[in-house]
Amino acid sequence: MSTTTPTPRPLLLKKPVKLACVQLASGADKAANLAHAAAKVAEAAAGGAKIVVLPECFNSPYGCEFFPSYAEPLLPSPPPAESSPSFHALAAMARDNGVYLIGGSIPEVAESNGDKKYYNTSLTFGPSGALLATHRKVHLFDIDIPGRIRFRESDVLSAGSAVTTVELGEYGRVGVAICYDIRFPELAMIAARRDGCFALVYPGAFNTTTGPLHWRLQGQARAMDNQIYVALCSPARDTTAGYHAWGHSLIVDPMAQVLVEADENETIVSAKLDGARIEEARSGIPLRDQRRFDVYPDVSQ
Ligand SMILES: NC(=O)CCC(=O)C(=O)O
Repeated sequence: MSTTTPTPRPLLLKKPVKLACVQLASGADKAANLAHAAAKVAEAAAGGAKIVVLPECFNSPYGCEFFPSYAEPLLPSPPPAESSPSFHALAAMARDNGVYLIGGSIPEVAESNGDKKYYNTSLTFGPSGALLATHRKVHLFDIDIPGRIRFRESDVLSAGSAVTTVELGEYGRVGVAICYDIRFPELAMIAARRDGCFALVYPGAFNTTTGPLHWRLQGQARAMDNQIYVALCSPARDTTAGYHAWGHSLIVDPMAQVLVEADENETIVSAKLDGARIEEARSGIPLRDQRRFDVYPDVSQ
């Protein structure tokens, strides 16, 4: 009987790293939000995080009525400092703290031939302050649960049209998408299987109706389907605002266990991610070798 030792697979996450989600309390004053975010990113970095995540719409209140007045042009890249303070503040946060910064999201305005389009856009920066990736929210948050919540981002926003994955230098690749995007497992599968991501990162702002039902479940589901880490980063809840964010920022491991979860208040949650845990999950439950693309199509191709 011949005994062949299987060749070890390269780890998707090349070395362990601490990731932190900053569950930020923000309000109506954009400059104050940016300054506060900078202080919290510095706090997360001082705690050892090398990848830091901010929430969806961290520089403004969340609501269709706010998108146009808070929107900043992001093109050309880099945009002028006067018109795009959030871009430059994020670049400085990454550079000053030597971290990879998945900068939540901000309202973006893009003008072409006098026509203005608005997007919900996430910017990722590297430790030198260079922009690494831009993700425009692909699935706009349009829901209507009678008597509970009606929201129509598409009244104001245009949708992005790309799957976004980004190489974080010495660590490996992550997928970045925004909030409602998490409900579409195809996006996550493409990031995980086509691009070999070690984590899926979702700046998000679920609400107090769908949050308790689906927020954690969605995070665990995407981790379980793809056997990688998932991080969800929400704003803190502000009960004086029109939209009450669920909070509960969390990090899930490749076996779909919640490693850490916030309550609704401002806080930072963090966890050490380890590529060996991904390999362990995948060799124990070897979905990667068991898919039946003769029965159904491979959406990641
Ligand atoms: N900001 C969002 O996309 C909210 C998504 C949400 O609450 C949901 O239930 O999905």
